[in-house]
Amino acid sequence: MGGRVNEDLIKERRKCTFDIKELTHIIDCGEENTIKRKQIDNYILNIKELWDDVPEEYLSHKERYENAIKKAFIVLKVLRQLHTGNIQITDHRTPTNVYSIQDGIFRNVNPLLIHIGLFWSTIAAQASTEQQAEWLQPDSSMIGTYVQTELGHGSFIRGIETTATYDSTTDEFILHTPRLSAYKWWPGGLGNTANACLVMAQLYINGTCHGLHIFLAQIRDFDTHKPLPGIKVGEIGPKMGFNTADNGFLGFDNHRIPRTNMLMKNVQVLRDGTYVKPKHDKLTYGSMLLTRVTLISDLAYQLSKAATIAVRYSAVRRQSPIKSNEPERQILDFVSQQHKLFITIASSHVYRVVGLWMWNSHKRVTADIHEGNMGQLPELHALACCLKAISSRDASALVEQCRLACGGHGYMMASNLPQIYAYTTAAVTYEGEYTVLLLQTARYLVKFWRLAAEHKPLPQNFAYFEDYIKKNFEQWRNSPEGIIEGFKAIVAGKTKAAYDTLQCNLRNGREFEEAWNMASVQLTNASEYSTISRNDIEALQSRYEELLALIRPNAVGLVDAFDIRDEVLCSTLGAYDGRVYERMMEEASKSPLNEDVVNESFHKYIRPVTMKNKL
Ligand SMILES: CC/C=C\C/C=C\C/C=C\C/C=C\CCC(=O)SCCNC(=O)CCNC(=O)[C@H](O)C(C)(C)COP(=O)(O)OP(=O)(O)OC[C@H]1O[C@@H](n2cnc3c(N)ncnc32)[C@H](O)[C@@H]1OP(=O)(O)O
Ligand SMILES: Cc1cc2nc3c(=O)[nH]c(=O)nc-3n(C[C@H](O)[C@H](O)[C@H](O)COP(=O)(O)OP(=O)(O)OC[C@H]3O[C@@H](n4cnc5c(N)ncnc54)[C@H](O)[C@@H]3O)c2cc1C
Repeated sequence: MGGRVNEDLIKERRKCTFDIKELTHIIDCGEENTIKRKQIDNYILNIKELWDDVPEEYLSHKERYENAIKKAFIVLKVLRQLHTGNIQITDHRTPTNVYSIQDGIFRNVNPLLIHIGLFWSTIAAQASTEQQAEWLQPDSSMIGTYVQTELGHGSFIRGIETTATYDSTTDEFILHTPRLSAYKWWPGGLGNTANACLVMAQLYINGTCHGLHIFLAQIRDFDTHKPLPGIKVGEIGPKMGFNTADNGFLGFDNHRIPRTNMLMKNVQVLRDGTYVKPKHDKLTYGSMLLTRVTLISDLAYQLSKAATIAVRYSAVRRQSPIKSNEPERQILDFVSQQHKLFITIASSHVYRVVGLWMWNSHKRVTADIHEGNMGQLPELHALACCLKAISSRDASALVEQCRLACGGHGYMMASNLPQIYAYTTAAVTYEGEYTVLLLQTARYLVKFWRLAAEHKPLPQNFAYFEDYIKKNFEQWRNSPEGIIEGFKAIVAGKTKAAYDTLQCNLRNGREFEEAWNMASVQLTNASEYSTISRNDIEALQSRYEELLALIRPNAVGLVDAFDIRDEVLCSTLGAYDGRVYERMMEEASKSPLNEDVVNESFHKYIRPVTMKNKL
């Protein structure tokens, strides 16, 4: 769409007091990454076949998938070309990868997301060198997915019922789905797209269960794509979002795979059925750990999209004067609106920085694990669980806040805010449900509280538990250091309260698991523990309002610095030029209901009723 940029946005950009490009480079971790990102953006966004004539909301469930799969394979080809050209596209240190652009291309989700994001990365992390040499071929026929969750079990994966039984006479595993609740259910791309998958199943050798292990299984013929004998596979139906991802179900009827299809980097089953244990029980859960880490950055990016849309719209939208004799004001001038939006911008930066830090920590800990040192794994797991849970919950709440901040127009699919919300809120559940993950972190904290309570030595990271017990916390100070101290007090107080409840339940004769369940609200909820006083809260509130006023002239600059192209934002409300009403009218004209001046339903159903008395 050509035409002038909205006057209010022009003024906002003039008001900005910082160098927008400099912030973009900081977000990208360096100017060279910005340049690279823009090159990839240009390259991919110029592929004409990736753009729709009809907005995808008007397509049927089947058409939507077919359209997405067409694009997915164009993108896959580009990915392979970029890899061949040695362009690093999978490093989550920066948004310099094609994943962010995919948001624009699919306006939803790539049906190959799990193939790219989980299938290959799990093989790379958990298959032996020989297996990798065989499976990780650039021209591989395998389109895979990650098949873990079952109809009956998602959170409690030890309860998974699919079995892999070793048959030493044929040197094979027999994959089997013993009952309905054991059907695999949910994996992305499983419904129609994948011809292979990584299956999480209980390993049985000579009648002994060795717990969960991962197996590579072909499920469809590479040539005809028909399900192999003994495989029942299909798609699970429409969802709140993710509708281009053909999430599927899968059942095995004594399906045989070679022994060498178990992922054997960390654990092995030998030809004679000997089981060689892993160095750490939970290395099999490594893909979940990695995905939780990468999700933090992805959610930060979703927040930056929502903030960009809502802030630009709020600069363009005028509604009601503040003083009665004045013209109508930009809704961005209302302090309550600033409160809704600026926190989204800030949260995006927070999770971007934390996501990057976690990504680097993951790299470091993985390198240690390769050297046989598992010491840092529990802390990384506890952090990843908590941060994935909190970032997804915050992101979905803030995206929804941005949508509401756009009033009625935010309810339009063409604003793209409903789609961003549907995408973001799914992350609260998948890859470890919110409460379940918080309880994993609580388990870790309680362990160290027990040490503190018993006056045993604590690692440096938990020294503040001891400070709390000795009442060494300083009075609240309104400064970054003071805020960190405040958070430490909250964590210590919360952990103590939960621990005390746990101990009390145990003293009352409860078994540990039951006592844990009874304390679980305290284990997950924030508590009142703080060194902050009522006066401090009032001071903080007025400081906060001062900061809102300080940010106000820079609001548009701050979201421009996210540097998200219109083709990726896909929003009538958030485009760079701010021509909101023109875009809305243009989008409305695409509605199939506007194709005929009089829809045929009028003659069939309306006219016979409305004209009845007049005939
Ligand atoms: C394309 C790129 C861009 C972006 C991102 C990429 C891709 C993803 C994008 C979208 C994703 C879309 C779909 C998502 C796919 C999925 O959802 S896959 C399925 C995910 N499922 C889950 O996450 C299940 C959640 N449940 C669990 O993880 C476990 O059941 C549990 C951890 C809750 C409990 O496990 P248990 O075996 O029962 O363990 P426990 O008895 O509670 O604890 C035992 C000890 O083990 C430690 N531990 C648990 N997990 C880990 C781990 N991952 N790593 C290290 N350690 C772990 C735990 O701390 C306990 O330790 P103790 O010392 O206290 O005993
Ligand atoms: C969009 C989407 C994509 C997905 N993609 C995949 C995929 O590619 N591959 C795959 O294998 N899976 C996938 N999943 C499945 C996903 O990982 C699971 O849905 C998720 O792990 C939650 O498990 P659940 O559905 O069993 O929830 P449940 O565990 O049944 O949760 C229901 C409620 O019970 C509570 N609860 C459960 N256990 C406890 C406990 N111990 N203590 C306290 N409360 C508890 C939860 O907090 C929640 O409130 C996907 C899911 C979605 C929504």
